[in-house]
Amino acid sequence: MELGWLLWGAGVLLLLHVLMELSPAVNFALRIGFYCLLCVVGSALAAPVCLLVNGGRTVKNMRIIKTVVKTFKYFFGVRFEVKGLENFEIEGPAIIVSNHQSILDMMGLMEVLPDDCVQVGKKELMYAGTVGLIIYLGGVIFINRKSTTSAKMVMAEVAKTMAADKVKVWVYPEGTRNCTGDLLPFKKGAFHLAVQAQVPVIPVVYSSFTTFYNPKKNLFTSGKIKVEVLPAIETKGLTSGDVSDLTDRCFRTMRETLFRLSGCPSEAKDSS
Ligand SMILES: CCCCCCCCCCCCCCC(=O)SCCNC(=O)CCNC(=O)[C@H](O)C(C)(C)COP(=O)(O)OP(=O)(O)OC[C@H]1O[C@@H](n2cnc3c(N)ncnc32)[C@H](O)[C@@H]1OP(=O)(O)O
Ligand SMILES: CCCCCCCC/C=C\CCCCCCCC(=O)OC[C@@H](O)COP(=O)(O)O
Repeated sequence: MELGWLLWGAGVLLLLHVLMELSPAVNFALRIGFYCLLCVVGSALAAPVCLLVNGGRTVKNMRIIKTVVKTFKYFFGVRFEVKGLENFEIEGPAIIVSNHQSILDMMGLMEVLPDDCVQVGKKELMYAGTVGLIIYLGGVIFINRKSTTSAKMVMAEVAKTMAADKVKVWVYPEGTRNCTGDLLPFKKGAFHLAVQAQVPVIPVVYSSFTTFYNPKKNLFTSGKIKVEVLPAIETKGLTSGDVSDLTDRCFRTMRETLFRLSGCPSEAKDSS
């Protein structure tokens, strides 16, 4: 009986191996599926720990979530090379902005996430089962991207409370995932928030994933991600009239850094 089960198990594993070798699409789907499974199982394990240790929804839970997510990279052979972490050593609140390429970004986020830092996320994530629960418990600020008025109201409330709560807020200013090796134009919410709260903006740039991860080509292998935390940009004294300039300045700095970290030839920068 046991031998029968063993043979079945071995057969299934062999079949998966052959399918993965034969079909990049199957390989990609299995690896992404496994990543999602890790997120679901990791969240289910972390949620009770968060509730027992911290009692409910609080940014302190991010430490627990970070500990869990930081183990994921070993399953996929993803390595991080991080520079500039000292630029996070700012007393009190700040807005952190970074590029957003994929759901895999959660590994890069947790690799460098400073203490007392919450993220701004789309409200749909709240309904992603155990992942939604853990994101809620971690204190993520949910916005409705379908309603500019509602999103702006939430951000304005955050601007009022972030100084008192002494939290840093992590925003993906592209507003959606983009795995093209370039940046999408930045939305201005993060920069309005920084100016309204009169707190610095800290840009964080992750090198392009395209050499090892590309959903259009069913590519997902091991790879190295370079991360650079850039020096803070002060906003003291800036007003709403300066938001566009601040946004452009961050965009240009981050785009240059993205190309440099990704080893992108200079023609690519000039062509778009
Ligand atoms: C085991 C573990 C499992 C895993 C656990 C992981 C845990 C961590 C979870 C992390 C979650 C991460 C989730 C990531 C995301 O969901 S990214 C998507 C959501 N985020 C964003 O969209 C942020 C960026 N977007 C913005 O900042 C937008 O500006 C927004 C505020 C959302 C509004 O967008 P939109 O409706 O598209 O409007 P515009 O951007 O076009 O703006 C319209 C005009 O309004 C002005 N504006 C914008 N914001 C403000 C503001 N706060 N105050 C005043 N005015 C504002 C803006 O300038 C435009 O006017 P002008 O054109 O400039 O005149
Ligand atoms: C009962 C319902 C059950 C639902 C189960 C859903 C299970 C989901 C499982 C794994 C998902 C892992 C996701 C990790 C968190 C990723 C955060 C993220 O990267 O969100 C994308 C968002 O920034 C932008 O979204 P779009 O690019 O605009 O789209």
